[in-house]
Amino acid sequence: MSKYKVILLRHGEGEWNKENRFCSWVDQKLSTDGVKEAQACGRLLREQGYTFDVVFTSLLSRSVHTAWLVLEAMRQEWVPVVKSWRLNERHYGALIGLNRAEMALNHGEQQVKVWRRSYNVTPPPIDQSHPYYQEIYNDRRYSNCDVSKDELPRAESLKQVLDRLLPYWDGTVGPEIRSGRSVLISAHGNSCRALLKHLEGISDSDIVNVTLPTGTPVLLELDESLRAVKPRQLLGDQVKIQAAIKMVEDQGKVKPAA
Ligand SMILES: O=C(OP(=O)(O)O)[C@H](O)COP(=O)(O)O
Repeated sequence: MSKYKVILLRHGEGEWNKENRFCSWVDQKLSTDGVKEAQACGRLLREQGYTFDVVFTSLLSRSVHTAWLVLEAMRQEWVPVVKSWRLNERHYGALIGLNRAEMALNHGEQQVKVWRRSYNVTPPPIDQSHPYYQEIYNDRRYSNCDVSKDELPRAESLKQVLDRLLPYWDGTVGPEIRSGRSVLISAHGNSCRALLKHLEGISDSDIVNVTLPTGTPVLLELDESLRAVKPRQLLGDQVKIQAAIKMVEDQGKVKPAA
């Protein structure tokens, strides 16, 4: 029986979503369209009568800004926003900054799909020679995490994302839900996929087929054990949502010549 409702949200489009680059732990801002998506998401949630008591975000600006814009559009700016690196996007390791279509050309579309969507495959790790290494690991936002900087990931499979996310879900987010507070989670494509895998009991092979569009709220109905009791609902215009999912999937294909 459905006892709790939770809204899960992949942030609005970021600048590197637009450029088709693996963004991951690089702190890119929302694009102009991403701002509009977040605002539209807030308006939709308001129209449908949602209210929130607490919002959880990652430490990355695109998920924080999305939360702010959603709350502003809902006229609920006062709602507390709690941030953790454990909701950050999957760490794409050495792939960070690379263009997916170029990678499909160089390594094949199937390999790019394995890197993007498989459960157990970890991309090659980032090292100090990587152009974004210093920017990520010298960032002050990672100075006060619940693990030391040395323990932060250098690359992650989806399974490793779930492994670092679960303690936060079990210890922080879950108790808020159980206490009756209504929760919005503003996070990322793959941190949301990892959470969906856990809550919906999706198999290691089926999670490959789950893709989330940007700026689209996902309604989850959970039982008292915080397990999904019905299929997730992506809220909004279903034709546009399917087109947006296809667009994300197609990012991993070789770009046809102009
Ligand atoms: O930063 C990313 O995700 P985000 O836009 O949800 O934060 C990743 O680059 C998403 O890439 P993917 O869709 O190839 O897994």
